[in-house]
Amino acid sequence: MTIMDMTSHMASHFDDAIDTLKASSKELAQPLSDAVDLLFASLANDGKILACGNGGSAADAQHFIAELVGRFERDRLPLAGVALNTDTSIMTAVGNDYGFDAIFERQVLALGHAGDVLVAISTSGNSPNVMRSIEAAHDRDMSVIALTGKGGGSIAELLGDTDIHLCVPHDRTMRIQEVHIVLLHALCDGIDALLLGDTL
Ligand SMILES: O=C(CO)[C@@H](O)[C@H](O)[C@H](O)[C@H](O)COP(=O)(O)O
Ligand SMILES: [Zn+2]
Repeated sequence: MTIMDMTSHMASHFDDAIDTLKASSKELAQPLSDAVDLLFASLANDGKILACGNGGSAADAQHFIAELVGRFERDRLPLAGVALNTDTSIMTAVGNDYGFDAIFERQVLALGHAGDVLVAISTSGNSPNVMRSIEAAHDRDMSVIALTGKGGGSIAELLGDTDIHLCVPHDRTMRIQEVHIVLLHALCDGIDALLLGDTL
């Protein structure tokens, strides 16, 4: 590839990311608004938010929870949340004793109560440990907000009427992850708007 080819190749990433954000905005603004209401109702009723994912989505899950427990853009009370992909002792113990597919399920069963919300992140919708976390959340009478892409994969089949599916209309993991971080920041902003008012 020549330097000029590389430059236009790099530019195409911006174009594709912009197109994906625009398509996502059309499809996801309404379910995203519903997701803000679901999260706010849970937090306002002493519920908590659990979040999980693998790889880049693990980073997204802990980024999101850090903004709940810490803060987003404005000072406010700390909000209850736990990222299930951060405790290496739990993940290695459960992974070693029960298998990698159980690492999130076991924590949802340990921590989850009716009224809590699970934010489950998988770009393919097919990661077995994330799928099993959703089944565990349902066992605990929790609602699920699933962030996926690629049509939603097997996770789309697992979701019920009280769950919310935010499926990015793209097939490449990186593009889907880029929109996921916009979705998670928008959720933080929506929660803060309900708590503090919508003027910065
Ligand atoms: O960040 C990336 C790719 O951009 C990778 O680390 C990626 O998250 C990993 O391959 C994950 O295991 C993919 O899992 P999933 O999104 O399909 O559930
Ligand atoms: Zn990545």
